[in-house]
Amino acid sequence: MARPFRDSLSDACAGIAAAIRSERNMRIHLAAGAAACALAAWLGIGPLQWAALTLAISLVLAAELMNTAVERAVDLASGGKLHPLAKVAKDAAAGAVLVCAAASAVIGLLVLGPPLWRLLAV
Ligand SMILES: Nc1ncnc2c1ncn2[C@@H]1O[C@H](COP(=O)(O)OP(=O)(O)OP(=O)(O)O)[C@@H](O)[C@H]1O
Repeated sequence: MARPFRDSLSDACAGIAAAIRSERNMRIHLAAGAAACALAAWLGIGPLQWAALTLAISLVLAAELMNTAVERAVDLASGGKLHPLAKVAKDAAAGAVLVCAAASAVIGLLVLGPPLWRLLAV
């Protein structure tokens, strides 16, 4: 029988909380996202720009959560022993975070750069 939706939601929130507690990079991404949101609110960007920013921030956080999941699963499967396949899996997961973070940085620059420039140029 399917579990109640609120149990699934609670487990998902517990997974996010555990990743925030254990992963320094997750906390860095969260802080960067919060800073971008504060700057966006100060600049008064429009709804479409907010949509792009929200997607960009969510993409990085979701990638970091998947990276954490891969790390834990690989650690479990490898039993703490070094293995070339464990390295490939972890490096690929870390690479996915890097790709998302780079794309998000570009989106952040495109969304926040022009209004910030206009404000500072006045
Ligand atoms: N079992 C293993 N076998 C081989 N290489 C490994 C193994 N575990 C980790 N590594 C290597 O060490 C790197 C760091 O792995 P670790 O599990 O410490 O992640 P982390 O320091 O939390 O990394 P991230 O900064 O991506 O969150 C991996 O990307 C991989 O290159």
